[in-house]
Amino acid sequence: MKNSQNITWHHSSVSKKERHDRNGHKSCVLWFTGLSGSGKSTLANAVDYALFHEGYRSFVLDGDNIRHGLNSDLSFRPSDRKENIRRIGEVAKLFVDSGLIVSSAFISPFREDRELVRQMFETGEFVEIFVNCPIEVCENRDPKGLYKKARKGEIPEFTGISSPYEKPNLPEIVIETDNTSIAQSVQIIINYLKDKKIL
Ligand SMILES: Nc1ncnc2c1ncn2[C@@H]1O[C@H](COP(=O)(O)OS(=O)(=O)O)[C@@H](OP(=O)(O)O)[C@H]1O
Ligand SMILES: Nc1ncnc2c1ncn2[C@@H]1O[C@H](COP(=O)(O)OP(=O)(O)O)[C@@H](O)[C@H]1O
Repeated sequence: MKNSQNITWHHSSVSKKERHDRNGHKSCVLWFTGLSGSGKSTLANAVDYALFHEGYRSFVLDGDNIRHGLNSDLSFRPSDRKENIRRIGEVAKLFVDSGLIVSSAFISPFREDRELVRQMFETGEFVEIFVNCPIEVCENRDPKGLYKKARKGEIPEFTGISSPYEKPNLPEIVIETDNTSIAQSVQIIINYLKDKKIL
């Protein structure tokens, strides 16, 4: 029996639209996906910084941080990565329902798992951003020394080396971080949000 069988959904007395009106902008999740070292955290934080300082309500959910707390029970085997992304999707949805612009930075290597998260949201709320960077460049950056360890066989199932990364088929935004500056990337994303009338 599923746990949800005896549980009743409580509707919020304040609507999302009322929260948007109070904030002066809509909410959404900016779902950054890409290899380790591609620039997800850097861009998620840079966009959050820009939004915050322009007076918008925003927040960052970051892979390493969530895996220290909420998802500290999960490994990097495919079934655990799936559960990792499912839980983060649910958390992101709560933040979006609360009226925030959420920047999430998780490898989220499997297309199917990202699509399941997309389906949790209303049309237009899930903005998939493919942080596209050749693995050679990521490996050269190696900001945490993980590729070096993975090449030595010290990290099993490392994305891009011994575990797959499935590129998005139709992401809303693609950023090539090997030839786009951080400032340019932030501008591309802010322009998208303005174009879609989220801001
Ligand atoms: N095996 C393996 N493969 C990939 N990454 C690994 C692994 N082990 C540890 N790390 C570190 O964990 C970060 C990725 O966590 P995520 O929650 O984003 O991964 S996933 O979406 O569940 O695939 C990832 O962070 P980023 O480098 O910021 O992507 C790594 O620092
Ligand atoms: N154009 C760029 N966009 C994003 N990151 C860049 C760029 N150029 C260099 N970098 C560097 O690449 C690294 C990316 O690391 P990080 O943001 O932690 O990636 P991820 O979260 O995808 O693992 C950082 O050290 C960042 O300064």
